[in-house]
Order: sequence, then C-alpha cells, then structure tokens
Amino acid sequence: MSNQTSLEVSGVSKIYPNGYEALADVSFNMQQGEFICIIGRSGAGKSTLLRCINGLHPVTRGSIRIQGTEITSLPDEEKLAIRRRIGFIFQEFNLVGRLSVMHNVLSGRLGYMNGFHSVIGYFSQEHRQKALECLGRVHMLHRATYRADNISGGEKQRVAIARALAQEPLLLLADEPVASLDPDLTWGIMEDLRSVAREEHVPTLVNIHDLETAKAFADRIIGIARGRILYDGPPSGLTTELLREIYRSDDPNRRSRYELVS
Ligand SMILES: Nc1ncnc2c1ncn2[C@@H]1O[C@H](COP(=O)(O)OP(=O)(O)OP(=O)(O)O)[C@@H](O)[C@H]1O
Repeated sequence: MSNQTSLEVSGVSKIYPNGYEALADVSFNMQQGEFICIIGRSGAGKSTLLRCINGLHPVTRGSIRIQGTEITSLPDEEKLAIRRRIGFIFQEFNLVGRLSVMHNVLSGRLGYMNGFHSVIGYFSQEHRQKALECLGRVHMLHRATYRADNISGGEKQRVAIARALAQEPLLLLADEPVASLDPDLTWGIMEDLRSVAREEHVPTLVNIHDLETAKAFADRIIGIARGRILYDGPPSGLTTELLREIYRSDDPNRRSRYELVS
C-alpha cells in the first residue's frame, strides 16, 4: 500500500434544508488501497457522509479533496468528471434488470466515451475488453450474457462491483453493500471489495451495520454517532466503552446491545 493520500475530508458539516445537522466537523484521511468500514447506529450520518463525498449532497462547511483536488467548490462540469471516477455500490445493487450483465458493466465506461457513442450505445472493442476484465476480476465472466434480473443477489453485487471497477475509480464508496445478503455471501462480497481495494490500489469506504464483519475486514474503522466521529483507528482499538458510546441511543427508553452487556 502506498502512502499517497487519496481522500482528505476536513471539517465537513452537513445541515439539511430542514435545519437538521447530520454531520458535524468530520475529518479523516484515506491512503491508496486502504479499506475502511464506517459503523454507527441508524441515523448516525453514514450515508450522508458518502453522499457528500460523491457530491450528491453539497456540504454546508468544510473541504473534501480527492487526490488533491478540492471537489466541493468545483464547477458542475468538473464535478461531474470527478464523480464519474467515484464508484458507488448500493445495498440494492442498482443494476438495469432488463439489460445483460455485460451491458451493465459497460455502463461504467460511459464517462470515457464521446457523447454520440454514448447516446447510440456504441462500445468500442477497448471498452468491451475492459468490461470483460472487470467481470473476470469478480469471477462473473460466466454470467456476461445473462439478463441482470436473472442472477442471484450475491452475483448482482459482484456485477455492481465490476461496473464500479469499469469506471477506473479513484475511490470506491459502498453504502451497506451486504445488508441484503445472507452471511455466507456477505463474507464473499466483503472479500471481493477488500481485494479490489488492495490490488487495484483503490481506497474503499464501506458503510456497514454488522460490527463483526466490519472488524473482520477493515484496515481501519470509523465510528460515527450523531454526525460526529467518535473513533478512527484499527478494529483492535474498539473498546466496549467506545462501542457503547457509538451505539448509544438518544432515546432514554431504548438501550443498545452494547449498553445491555456489562
Ligand atoms: N434529506 C434529508 N433531509 C433532512 N434530514 C435528513 C435527510 N437525509 C437524512 N436526514 C437525516 O440525517 C440523519 C442521518 O441520516 P443518514 O441516512 O446519513 O444516516 P445513516 O447513518 O446512514 O443511517 P442508516 O444506517 O439507517 O442508513 C438522520 O437523522 C436522517 O433522518
């Protein structure tokens, strides 16, 4: 893993139009190839953070740099160009079911095509070759001609990873990528994501509910509560005290499992 800083998030706050502060002064850095899991209770601000990083939500304050480029203040066209290089993996896969697996992966190449070719859906040999390589990377070549709605959930998530890889991403963001999958598939998908991060040197940020999975795979864990980072370090540094605080409910009548275990 090289030490080049790929992502620098500094002093980021996000206040939604209704006045709710979902992120408060969030700062952290990521190096190339690093695999980070973000943990926290529902509503902690995990998805908001990923959406701010990929430019889907404007930040209220602070700075986000991807490979040294400040993205929060870029003109729309340049922001779009950066967003094309950010792979986003969703819980519900977001594939186009009526299209083939190959076509779904090819859609990751759209950012590299001229307007006319993308409108008529013409993919050159080079783009096809790249899409096949990405499918091979996640062991899904044998499904290339299947319709995307005719493959299993685990296979769909692998295709989504291949599509993100076809973007030649500077950064991979995954929002609950394994929440719809059974435990066996979960580990396979997490293994794929981590090996892609390491071998392709793509920093990867994964929101995940399951603490044990996060601890098993992450190089680093970021624990968020009420929009603030409470922990940023190796899985081994997460004490019961910290977990209680990260998962503490604001509702005095509801206690998290970490508060129930003494
Ligand atoms: N568009 C919005 N307008 C107002 N508040 C919002 C909006 N989107 C999210 N929020 C609020 O911001 C907080 C953080 O939401 P976010 O989706 O980032 O949490 P999360 O940690 O990803 O939760 P989950 O694990 O359930 O997905 C929540 O209280 C949510 O209700």
